[in-house]
Amino acid sequence: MLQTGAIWGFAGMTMPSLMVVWALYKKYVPYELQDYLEKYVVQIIALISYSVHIKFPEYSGEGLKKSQAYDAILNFLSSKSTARAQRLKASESKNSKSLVLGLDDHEAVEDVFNGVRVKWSSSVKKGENQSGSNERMYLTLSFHNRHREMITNTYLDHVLREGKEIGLRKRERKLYTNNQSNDYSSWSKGRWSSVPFDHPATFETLAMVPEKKEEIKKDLIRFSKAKDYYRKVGKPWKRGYLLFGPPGTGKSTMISAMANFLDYDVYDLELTTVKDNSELKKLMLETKGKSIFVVEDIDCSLDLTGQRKKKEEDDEDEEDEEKKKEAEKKLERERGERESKVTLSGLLNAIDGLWSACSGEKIIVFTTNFVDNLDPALIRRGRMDNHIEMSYCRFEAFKVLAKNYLEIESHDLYGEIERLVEETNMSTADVAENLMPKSDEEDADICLKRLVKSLEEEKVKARKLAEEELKKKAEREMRRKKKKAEEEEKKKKEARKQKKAEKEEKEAEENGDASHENGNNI
Ligand SMILES: Nc1ncnc2c1ncn2[C@@H]1O[C@H](COP(=O)(O)OP(=O)(O)OP(=O)(O)O)[C@@H](O)[C@H]1O
Ligand SMILES: [Mg+2]
Repeated sequence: MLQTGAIWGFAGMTMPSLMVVWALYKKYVPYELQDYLEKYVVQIIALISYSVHIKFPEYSGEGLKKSQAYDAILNFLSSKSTARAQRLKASESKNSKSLVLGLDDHEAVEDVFNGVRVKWSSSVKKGENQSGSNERMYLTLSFHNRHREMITNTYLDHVLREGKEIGLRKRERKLYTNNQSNDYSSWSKGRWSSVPFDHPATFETLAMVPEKKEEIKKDLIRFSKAKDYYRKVGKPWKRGYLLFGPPGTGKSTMISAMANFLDYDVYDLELTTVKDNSELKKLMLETKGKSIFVVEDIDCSLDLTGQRKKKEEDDEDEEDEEKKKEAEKKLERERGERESKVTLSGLLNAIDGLWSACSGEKIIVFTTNFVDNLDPALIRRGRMDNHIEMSYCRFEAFKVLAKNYLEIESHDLYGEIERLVEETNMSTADVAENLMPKSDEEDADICLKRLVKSLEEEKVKARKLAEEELKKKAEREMRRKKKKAEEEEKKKKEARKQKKAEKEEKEAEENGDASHENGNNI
């Protein structure tokens, strides 16, 4: 060990002179001869030092595709290079937010794994082909022959795994949306388009009951760390969430918070633009791991409500029936315009396909305003494992909003607000809007007073609405009773009529018989 250290120390001292020789060699010795010489020099060095070298080119394969292993190794080495290498190369990351430092060309860095010392060095090879000169980058791993088995079996796995994880953490996260089915038939675009995902929502800013929030966070953490557990119980590493609740209660915000919490990409599927079931399946299968697959307002995207509607209709009176039919016709027209032929069974199949065919962890989220309208098959556990209700803003949620928007944790108006939010159904979005200062002059006091006023107005409105609803219900009930009484009266009338007719018929028959007998007697 001491000997190796001494050799490398010596190499460090003579590095500048070696570099000059290297530069001269690269400049004046022809490429073909360089290749030839390097091959033999490497072989001679290997013979003397018993060292083994593994080369990882930047581009490999027939079409010279960028090697994923090369990228993973670069990621793995980047922190070690920053800490230990003398010459670094800086490049801009894709999102231009920071510089990425890596090994410079012809630079080396050491790594120690399980007590074994290895060396990584980077090299660049200049070459010429018909399309001009080009540069090819390589990374070379060198280690002593006696560690060959451990390095090739364990160390390389470790490097690639770690490198991939670093790459995922560093990557710019994306929000994918599906292209119109007709668009990608031209092959110019893929099935998905993406933009950088940069939503600021987090669980800290999400307004909901803290215990519920903690529960969801724990569930997500348990899921993201449960690779081995899922494998052990024979389940694909996926989890489904159903978020339901009235508009503006934070369902979409929750999805962004989840993505930020887990560091996942988001695939936002617009189901109405998907041509048919087979397109849907292909779209789902083209998603990558570490992502959240979202279908918003699932009840509006598909006709999942047929059976239930029928049942409800039976209970309604004629007037409501007409309204419903009109609404259905409208929905039908809209669906026709969208030309989507995705069916419920298609969606179920696609989800099950996604569950079984895609590698990597994945979360699927459906949101809806009307959970009762969804088909039970769609939301059964196993498909949608966790059902989360996002309710109207209550006091606990209000406190989170007040802290976020006004940076306060208590106020004289809190008591009144607590009473009002518990009595009123105001969406979190509306409460947040009231709390947001509209100018620099507006302080917490003004914003809270505005909220109190809105809540009171909302309460009056809700009371009026409830009264109207009661009145309507009573009127409906009256109409129903009247109709029933009329129908019964009609039935009775008809029965009486029928009876009378039967009586008359009988009498006529009897009269007829009597006159016949009289005739015979004559
Ligand atoms: N629970 C919440 N916590 C923090 N902000 C919220 C919450 N709910 C709503 N908001 C605010 O209201 C806005 C609208 O909320 P969001 O889009 O998440 O509602 P939604 O439940 O998805 O509504 P819809 O059913 O109409 O899609 C958000 O941009 C956010 O500012
Ligand atoms: Mg939403």
